[in-house]
Amino acid sequence: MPSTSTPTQNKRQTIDTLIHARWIIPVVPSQRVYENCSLAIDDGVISAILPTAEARHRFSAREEHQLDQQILIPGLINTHNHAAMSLLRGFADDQPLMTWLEKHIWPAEQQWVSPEFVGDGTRLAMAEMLRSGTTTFSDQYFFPEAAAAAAREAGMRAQIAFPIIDFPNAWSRNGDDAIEKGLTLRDDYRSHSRIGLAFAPHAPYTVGDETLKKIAIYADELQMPVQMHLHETAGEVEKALKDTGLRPTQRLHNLGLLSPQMLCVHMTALDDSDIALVQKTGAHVSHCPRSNLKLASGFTPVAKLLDAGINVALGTDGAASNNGLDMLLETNTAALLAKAVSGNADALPAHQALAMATIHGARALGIDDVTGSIEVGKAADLCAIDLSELEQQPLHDPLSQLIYTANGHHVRNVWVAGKLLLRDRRLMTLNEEELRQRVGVWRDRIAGRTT
Ligand SMILES: CSC[C@H]1O[C@@H](n2cnc3c(O)ncnc32)[C@H](O)[C@@H]1O
Ligand SMILES: [Zn+2]
Repeated sequence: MPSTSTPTQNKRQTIDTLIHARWIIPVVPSQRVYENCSLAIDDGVISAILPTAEARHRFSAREEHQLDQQILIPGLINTHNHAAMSLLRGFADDQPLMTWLEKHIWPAEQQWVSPEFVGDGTRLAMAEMLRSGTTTFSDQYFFPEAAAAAAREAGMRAQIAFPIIDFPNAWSRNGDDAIEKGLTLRDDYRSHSRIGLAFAPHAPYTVGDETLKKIAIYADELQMPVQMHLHETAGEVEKALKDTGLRPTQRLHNLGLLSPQMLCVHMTALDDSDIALVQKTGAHVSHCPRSNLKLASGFTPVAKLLDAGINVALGTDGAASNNGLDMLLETNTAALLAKAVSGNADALPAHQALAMATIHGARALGIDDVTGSIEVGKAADLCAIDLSELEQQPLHDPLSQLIYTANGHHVRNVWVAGKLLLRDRRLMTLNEEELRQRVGVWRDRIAGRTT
């Protein structure tokens, strides 16, 4: 592979970090597997990608990592999560979406959700995400200021999608109140390099037309991303048709919400008119296969959407419906499910599944100029996965191993903006013992043993 760095004289250039990896998949501009290559990182940014022998000759680094049996890929991007709901993992299983929400989750949230709950729950989620290779997540939850502070401290990259619902809840009195609070939070993070804000109208059945129109106007004016649960189940579409005479996707389009800033989360029960609208407007789709499977919500026609030229990214949804946040597992599930749903074994091959988990995610969140691929000039958001375990042998094809065999437990090292946040599976910015203790307190409170 050609060197992509600038030429230097005989003297070695001193940089922050050098990573030497057995395999690298940059994703963009190439999906190829590079062998025995290195990354030079300075100031949190990738400054060169070159053969290891050349890297050793040209650079000296303050920190050097030798990843002999590991594959280096762009950090994984989780485009839809309710991070703090990790504290409700296993709280209510084996229910369909609306029963799960109305009978179990919403009553529990009314009782327990607070800034403290969101801080602890988000830290638990980030510990799991980092330990399974995620560097960026989009979060939609109450008290977004607590999630933003937790992400800032832990060093992760995050899109904080502040929740907008037209009825009183733990965080806001109504839609207008939520918009006002969310925009104030946006001001607080205006110059932050890793934290961005987005509007998150919750769903077509919890937000009315007037609020949605306001969001469309603000999003356009401020060039802010929007994300919304949409077409999660066939029941949602049927009820919308009965109540409004419109399919939810058409209703959002009429209100001016479908655009390249819009991320439609779920998108099951689609007909050709829905797909045509998403394609025409340049909106993105966040596919959350494991949550959809567990809640029996329906199937996203991923192969059809990709064939139509729509950007499809991946998300886990919250750990209360998934019940984990492992993006490698999510990618594997997406690849298998796309084959089953389309009836084609060649649907969503490994390289396309990896693109969905990385660069498609960055595009969906509007940050593909910063992250989502290993390219000179992009942030050093990286994930290194061990391919040496016995269950991964023989190693005919590292990409195949990554998508069809590995899972989050094989992730060993993770960097965000050049900072090592997971070192040999140890968390560098989150205190695991303290976290276990806090999570135990919440389990006892929720189980009714303490208050
Ligand atoms: C307004 S904060 C987020 C809100 O969404 C709820 N939620 C979690 N998972 C789902 C889902 O799959 N569909 C719809 N709503 C969901 C969560 O419990 C919060 O109340
Ligand atoms: Zn969700």
